[in-house]
Amino acid sequence: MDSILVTGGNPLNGEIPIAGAKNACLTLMPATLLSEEPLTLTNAPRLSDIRTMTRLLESLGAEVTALNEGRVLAMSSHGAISTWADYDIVRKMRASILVLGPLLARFGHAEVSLPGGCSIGARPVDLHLKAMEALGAEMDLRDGYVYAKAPAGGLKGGIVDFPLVSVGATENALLAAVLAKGTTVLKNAAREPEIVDLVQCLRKMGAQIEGEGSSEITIQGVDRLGGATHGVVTDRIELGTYMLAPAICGGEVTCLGGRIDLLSAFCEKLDAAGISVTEGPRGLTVARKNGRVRAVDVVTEPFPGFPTDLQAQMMALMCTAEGTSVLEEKIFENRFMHAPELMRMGARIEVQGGHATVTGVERLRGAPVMATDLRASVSLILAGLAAEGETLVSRVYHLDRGYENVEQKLSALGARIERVKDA
Ligand SMILES: CC(=O)N[C@H]1[C@@H](OP(=O)(O)OP(=O)(O)OC[C@H]2O[C@@H](n3ccc(=O)[nH]c3=O)[C@H](O)[C@@H]2O)O[C@H](CO)[C@@H](O)[C@@H]1O
Ligand SMILES: C=C(OP(=O)(O)O)C(=O)O
Repeated sequence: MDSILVTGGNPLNGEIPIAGAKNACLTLMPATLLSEEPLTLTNAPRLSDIRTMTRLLESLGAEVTALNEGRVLAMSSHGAISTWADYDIVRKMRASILVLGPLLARFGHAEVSLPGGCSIGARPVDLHLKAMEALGAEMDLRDGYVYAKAPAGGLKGGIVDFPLVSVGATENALLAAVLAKGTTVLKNAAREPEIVDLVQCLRKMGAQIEGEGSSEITIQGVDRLGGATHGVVTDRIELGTYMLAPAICGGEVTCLGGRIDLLSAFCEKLDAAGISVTEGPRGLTVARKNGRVRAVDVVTEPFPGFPTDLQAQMMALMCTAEGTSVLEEKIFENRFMHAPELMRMGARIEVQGGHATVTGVERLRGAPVMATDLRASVSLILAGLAAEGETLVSRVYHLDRGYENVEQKLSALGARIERVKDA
């Protein structure tokens, strides 16, 4: 397993390109299963999660061709498609469960292994299953697999009232309801930009959907969907991560393609911490000219609230802030695994249940640390960039799921960072 070696202390300056969103691309790719005609995605990120979804779609019989060094994914599901999504692939990634909705909608049944993913909480899939039931499907859970069967004549539109906001369950419900007979209403739906992106793509394929970006989405099922070409929305989590780099290290960085509307709650917190964020035609420019940042409290919430996927990185910033901040994690019950690692670098953090209290110190010190999940990995890299001396972040395979060329991108800003290959 590779490690990343960071030597801290350099301010960061320059421009950094932001890729297409992992979490949007992972929900757009299964949409190819809904149609015989080709679906082409542009602005795709080059990540191991995308390769895992590619393998999963190929195992089902879809064709996925990566063009332009992986930036373009040309997909087609016109041949014989299998409805069996095998444990060996599905276990690698949470988003694999998103093949359930399209397979069930188009073929009337699906057999999908229960997924894996970052171990940041229990992460059940009950809401996904309930959504399929609301569309008339019979669901059975056996031997680690979900066996789903649509009624004779296919899925039927229905009301899906989510008891809590789930990004994945909203996506799966959308991917199923587009081919159901009649009208489906999703209540308490997720409002994330990735949902809006999925709806925009499905609409290009011929789906009839209204209300994306609000908590009620209405879908009028259609008999068939066609092909489309769609550009993946900017990765707001990669964007927020790299916005934090100059915030932590000092300097001025423009994140190309960044927009405030993707991250308004996060930008408000940066402003309160004393970091300047300005939006221009090419992206967002972030600057911390001098002095320590101020401590701010953060509560993670579904969009448009502060994203849970930026909580670990924000904690890294708060470690050297002036004052004490409380970070409350309301989405996942086990998402503070970066805290003990940051403490190895001299951070003062106390975790109690869903709250982490961080008292800022003047300076972190480099240390060997271990990455436990995707966003935890990158928070340790950010902390290492600000720390005195060397930080060796081990087990970075999580990082490669969500960040492409992290060493090259940060080096171009003046960071001292390199990958250490496992012997
Ligand atoms: C691939 C992808 O897009 N991943 C993102 C997606 O994950 P994911 O779609 O898995 O996250 P959800 O929005 O579904 O999870 C929100 C909460 O609902 C719970 N829940 C979810 C489904 C369910 O059937 N039952 C249930 O109880 C979860 O355990 C969690 O506590 O949204 C999360 C929340 O913004 C992000 O952190 C992930 O990066
Ligand atoms: C938690 C994440 O990913 P996943 O849902 O795929 O585990 C993430 O992107 O931060």
